[in-house]
Amino acid sequence: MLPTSDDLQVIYGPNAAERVAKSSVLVVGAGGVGCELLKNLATAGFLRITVIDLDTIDVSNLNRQFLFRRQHVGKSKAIEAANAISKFAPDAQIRPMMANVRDNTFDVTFFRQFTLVCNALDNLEARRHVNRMCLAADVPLIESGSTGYNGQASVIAKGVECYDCVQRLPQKTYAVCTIRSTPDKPVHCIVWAKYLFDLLFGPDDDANVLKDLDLNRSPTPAQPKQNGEAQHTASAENGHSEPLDKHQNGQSPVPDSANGKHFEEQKQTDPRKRLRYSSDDTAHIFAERVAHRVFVADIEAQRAMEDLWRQRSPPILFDVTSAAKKEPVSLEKVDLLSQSVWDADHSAAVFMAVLRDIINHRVSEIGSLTFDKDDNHAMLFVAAAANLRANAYGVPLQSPFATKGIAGNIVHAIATTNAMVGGIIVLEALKIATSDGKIDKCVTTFVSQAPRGSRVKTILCPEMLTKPNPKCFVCSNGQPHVSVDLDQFTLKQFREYVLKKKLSMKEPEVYVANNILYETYHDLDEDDVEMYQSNCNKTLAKLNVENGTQLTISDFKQNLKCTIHISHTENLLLDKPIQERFVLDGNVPVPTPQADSNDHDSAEDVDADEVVEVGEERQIADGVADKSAERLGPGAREINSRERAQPDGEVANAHVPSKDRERDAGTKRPLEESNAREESQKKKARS
Ligand SMILES: Nc1ncnc2c1ncn2[C@@H]1O[C@H](COP(=O)(O)OP(=O)(O)OP(=O)(O)O)[C@@H](O)[C@H]1O
Ligand SMILES: [Zn+2]
Repeated sequence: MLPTSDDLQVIYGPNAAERVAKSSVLVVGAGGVGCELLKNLATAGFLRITVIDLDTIDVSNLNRQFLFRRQHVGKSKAIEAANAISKFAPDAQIRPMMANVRDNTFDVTFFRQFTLVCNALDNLEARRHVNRMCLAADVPLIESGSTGYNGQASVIAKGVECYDCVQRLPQKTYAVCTIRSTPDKPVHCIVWAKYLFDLLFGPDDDANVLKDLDLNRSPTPAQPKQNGEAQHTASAENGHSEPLDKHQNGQSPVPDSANGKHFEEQKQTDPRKRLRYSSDDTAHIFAERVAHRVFVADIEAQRAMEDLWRQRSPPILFDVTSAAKKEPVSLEKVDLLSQSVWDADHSAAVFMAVLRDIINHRVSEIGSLTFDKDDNHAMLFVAAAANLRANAYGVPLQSPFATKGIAGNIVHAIATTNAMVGGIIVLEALKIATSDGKIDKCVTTFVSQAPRGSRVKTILCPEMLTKPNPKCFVCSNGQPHVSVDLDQFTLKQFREYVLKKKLSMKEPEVYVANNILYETYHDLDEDDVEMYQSNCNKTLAKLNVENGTQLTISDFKQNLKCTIHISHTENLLLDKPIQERFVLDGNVPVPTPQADSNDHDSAEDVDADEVVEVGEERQIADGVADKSAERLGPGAREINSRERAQPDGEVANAHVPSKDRERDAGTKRPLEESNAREESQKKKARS
């Protein structure tokens, strides 16, 4: 229960209620935690609240973002949250802003007007940005996050650990060969299915997977339509569309290699182009060709690699086309929230149906679709394809609900955790508001599930705030090191991939000695603009950046300045895409990739414990820390409180509409990185 004004007086001293009422609070994010927080702030007596959220309300938010009702779906979260609060706290002045907190309008001056800022965000970029803005504006920030049963709220201000002081969760990666050849967990199959979706319908013609799966050279040419066959062509563009299950005419358009028929090489290499432009192609031919290719031809090729199967059984062939005919499905009736596991036949039926449906109904989008867990076609495809893959490799099949959790990087949000985090934030906010912005009494509080079997049932675990990390390049004098091939990496790539993407800078300027390589000043003359543009396209070597050069980086938007040490490594990471061809070092708060982990063997483990990185995507989930707590047994909570709940990156997000939001890694809250975890354990062990 939140304090009354009398309570405030008793707890926080004379005039506490007035001080609280006068404080001006910025709340960033009106989602799960944000709704709780706004309600708590208003009922605790905060009367001046600004809330920023860029998003609109999705139907899937309604189960826990209790300020919103069905009629608000599609409307601004910030505005509706403000409306709802005003109804029960009419004295409160809530200023809603539907905007991205990273917009330039929210500059240091904007942040300075607040007594304190509360983050209720869901992504790393925005969190880092607000952290930097608050440090620059010298305004205390209460940072928060929740993921499943774990949550956290901590206070950031000058002189205490900042959000950037801590390395965030490493990205666990899966070896491509595991995904391609030897999947042994559901997540491997799901990652593969997501690739396949993007490969078939997405823009990335150059993706490795495209080459590897080799659909470009599909052995199954488009077959001319048979007489009497329905016009299931890709001409949905022209308004044709077919009922879902009219295609089962018993005639496989896929030539049967067992009968000795061989396939012509396609002249037109991209199957999607054929789909769009060839009047001969039909949706069901395409579906059957894909099914044949990935569940027969590729599996046959895999089986032939005998070395792979010395230790485990080879994958099995499965005739998806025939299986799909056993019990055809109507896609509208497929429940993606179902927790029953689809068997192989049902998966086959969904697989064929969804492929046809995409061709029939969304042909104009083909070439621009990418996997999105909120896109039903994409989810149906992935749920079915992943299960068929799992079926082939003897991996446990999944329910669509579980698959969505894994595919969409989801740790399902728990309303109670959000409520606890929202409550903790306001307790810290009260301390700050009643002590003139001082933070000496503030703590970091972790919310976590009591370890199973433990007698210790503490759910909330407060800790002292920690000193800044002297190696932090944001709040201390940390100097990151970057190794890169200077003859290959351009200034533009350096700015985009290292400074913006990895270090979350906004508009970094780059200087070497007294030379300006890139400047963003708003009224630059044309010559300068031209020169900087041309610098961008030059390699760093051409700009006289050498092994050992120290670059000075300034980001005026974030009031940030740091030195970056450069070293040259020839042909560094040539096997990676260009955006990953550098190594960032120097204890900067950036995740370092971590290899595949075999910690979790069972299917159930996966959706709770996996962290997957594939290409630019990351899937982060929780549970690793809980497991270590379990291993340590009773009393481990204190030891692990710090490690366990750093749910402060990006969280898996079951229901985020795919909007143009800067949540690249999107829907996840990273936990603390393992070396920080180890450090914390060592520290605790020493004491
Ligand atoms: N850069 C940003 N500027 C403003 N608001 C942001 C920004 N990034 C994220 N947000 C908002 O932060 C909120 C985070 O809330 P939450 O984690 O509950 O996400 P959600 O999308 O509402 O729900 P869920 O992820 O559980 O489906 C969201 O409402 C989101 O729109
Ligand atoms: Zn810091």
